[in-house]
Amino acid sequence: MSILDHEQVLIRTGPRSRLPVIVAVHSSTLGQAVGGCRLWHYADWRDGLADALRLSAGMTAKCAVAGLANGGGKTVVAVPPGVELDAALRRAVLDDVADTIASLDGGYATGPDVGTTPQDMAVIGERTPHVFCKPAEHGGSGDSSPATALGTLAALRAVSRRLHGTRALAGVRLSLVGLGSVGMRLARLLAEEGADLLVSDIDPAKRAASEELGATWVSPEEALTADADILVPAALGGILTGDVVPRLRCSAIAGPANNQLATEAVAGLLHRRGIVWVPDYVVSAGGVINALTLELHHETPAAARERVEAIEHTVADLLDTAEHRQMTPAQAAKDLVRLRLDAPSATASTEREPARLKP
Ligand SMILES: NC(=O)c1ccc[n+]([C@@H]2O[C@H](COP(=O)([O-])OP(=O)(O)OC[C@H]3O[C@@H](n4cnc5c(N)ncnc54)[C@H](O)[C@@H]3O)[C@@H](O)[C@H]2O)c1
Repeated sequence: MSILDHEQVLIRTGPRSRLPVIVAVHSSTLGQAVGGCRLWHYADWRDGLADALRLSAGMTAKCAVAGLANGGGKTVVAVPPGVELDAALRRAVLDDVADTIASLDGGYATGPDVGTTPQDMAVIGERTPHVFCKPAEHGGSGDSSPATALGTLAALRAVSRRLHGTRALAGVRLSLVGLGSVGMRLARLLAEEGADLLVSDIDPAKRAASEELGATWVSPEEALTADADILVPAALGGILTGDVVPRLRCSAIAGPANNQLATEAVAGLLHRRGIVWVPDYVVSAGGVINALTLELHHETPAAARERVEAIEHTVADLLDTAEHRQMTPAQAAKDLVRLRLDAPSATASTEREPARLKP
C-alpha cells in the first residue's frame, strides 16, 4: 500500500516525546476519517508507517460496509526497540498525538487500539475534541467490547439463517476460539440463547467461567478444527492459513478477531471447500459503530444499538449477494465498499437506514 493511496499522511517527531507520530488519513469521502491510535514497538519507524497505511485503508472499508458516514484513518506511534514508556513519556506521547490530530482540524478522530486505552483517550481529549471511546466519566462510551460482542451475535444470526433457515442460535454448534473481553461476553450471550458451545483459550484461567456457562472446554487446536456449524475466531489474527483450511470441519466462519486470513488467497480456499467466511471487518464493526454513533454523531443509545444490530442485515445481504453472483463474501464486501465510495451521497448517513448492496 502506497502513501499516494491516501489523502494525507502526517509524520512528525513529537516535540515532547521525540518519538515518530504517524497519522494516516486514507479517505474522507464518506465523512470524517476515524481509526484507533496504536502505540507499539517497531524495529523501524517505517514498519509503523506501513501499519498505519494498511490499517487506515481497512478502516475506510469497515466504515463503508457498516453504513457509517465516516472514512478511514489511523495513528501509529512507532516506539523504537528498547524504549520503555514510563508515565511521563506516555503523557508526552499522548499530548503529541493530540496536537497532531488537532492540526487536522476535525478531518480525523481517534480512539483506542493496540497499546492504548479509553483512559488514554481522555488524556488526548484534553487537547482535542476529535476522540472517541473515552471512559463514561469523561463523557465517552468507554470499552467497545460489549458492542463488538453484540455485533458479532448479530452476524452469527445471519449466518445461522443462511445455514439453517432460522436466525435463532439455540442448538447451533459454535466453536469459539478466544475468551477475552469480546469472546467471554459473546459466550455469555450465546449461552443465554441456548447455543451448543465449544470454547477455548490459551489461558486456562478462563476455563472455570466458561464451564459455568455450560460450555464445553477444549484446546485451541480442537476448537479450530471442531465439527461445528460455525467457527468463531475471537483471539489473534492469522488463524486461517492454507495449512489449516483442509483440516476445518465447520460450515461457516464468523468472528471478531482482526485479520483472520493469513493471506487474501485463503478466502478463495475456504470458498472452494464450501465454507462460508464472513470478513472480520464486517463482523467486528459493532464497537466502532456504537462509539461513533454515540460520540461523534451524538445519537441516542437506542439508535446506536439498532445500528450495531443492523450488522445482521449487512451480513445477510453480503451472503445473498455472494451466492447470487457466485463470489466470496469477501469479494461482495469489497464491491460494496467500492459502491459506497463511488456514490457517497446515496449511501452512508447516520440519519438513514444503512444502504444495502442488493443481489
Ligand atoms: N475489543 C473490541 O471491541 C474489538 C473490536 C474489533 C475487533 N476486535 C478484535 O477481536 C479480537 C479479540 O479482542 P479482545 O478485545 O477480546 O482481546 P483480548 O486481548 O481481551 O482477548 C483475546 C483472548 O484470546 C486469547 N488467545 C490469544 N491467543 C490465543 C490462541 N492462540 N488460542 C486461543 N486463545 C488465544 C487470550 O488469552 C485472550 O483471552 C482481537 O483480534 C481484536 O483485535 C476487538
